[in-house]
Amino acid sequence: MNNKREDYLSWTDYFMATAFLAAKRSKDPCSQVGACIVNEDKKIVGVGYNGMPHGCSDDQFPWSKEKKYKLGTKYLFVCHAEMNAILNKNSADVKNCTMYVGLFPCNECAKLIIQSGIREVIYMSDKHSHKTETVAAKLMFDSAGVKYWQYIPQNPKVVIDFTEINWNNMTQLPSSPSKSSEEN
Ligand SMILES: O=c1[nH]c(=O)n([C@H]2C[C@H](O)[C@@H](COP(=O)(O)O)O2)cc1CO
Ligand SMILES: [Zn+2]
Repeated sequence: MNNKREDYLSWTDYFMATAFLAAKRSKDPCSQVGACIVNEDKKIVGVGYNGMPHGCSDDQFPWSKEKKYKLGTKYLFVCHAEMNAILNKNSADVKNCTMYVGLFPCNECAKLIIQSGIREVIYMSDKHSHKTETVAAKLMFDSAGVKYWQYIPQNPKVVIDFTEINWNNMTQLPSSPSKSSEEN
């Protein structure tokens, strides 16, 4: 047991998994989105998920998508994950930070991202790429010089098993050649 573990999470997996873990808190029955903001020292400075504003009950405000009666839908009320992550920041600001997010940001979140000084957006899904909001978001990111790229994980699953802490690691096999120093 002299060698370090080799199957540890990469930084990118770690930050994206943090965004996805936050999304598990969402009460939205259809779309659970999480966002994680990371500074230049690779420190997490903000995490958020989509939900109703403070003081607006999850049980009273609507989660419907039915657009015929606008006031009866979630769209007028729900705070997006990106907005919450920015507002939840535990640092003075989020200038030059990177945002990891489950879904490509909408135009409203793109404005918040740009104005808050975030320089890079790493997203998992671009399933709304055809929507006007997404096209507008990309136009603004391109103009403002915010970089964005889709993350394609090597392993699609990160499993958290609470019982793992009680396992006996002494039976682990010797590890394979080490990773690049960048991954330390
Ligand atoms: O960037 C986003 N971030 C975010 O948190 N959301 C949330 C708001 C809503 O709760 C939900 C979108 O609802 P739906 O996909 O079911 O129409 O996802 C939606 C977007 C839109 O891309
Ligand atoms: Zn948004």
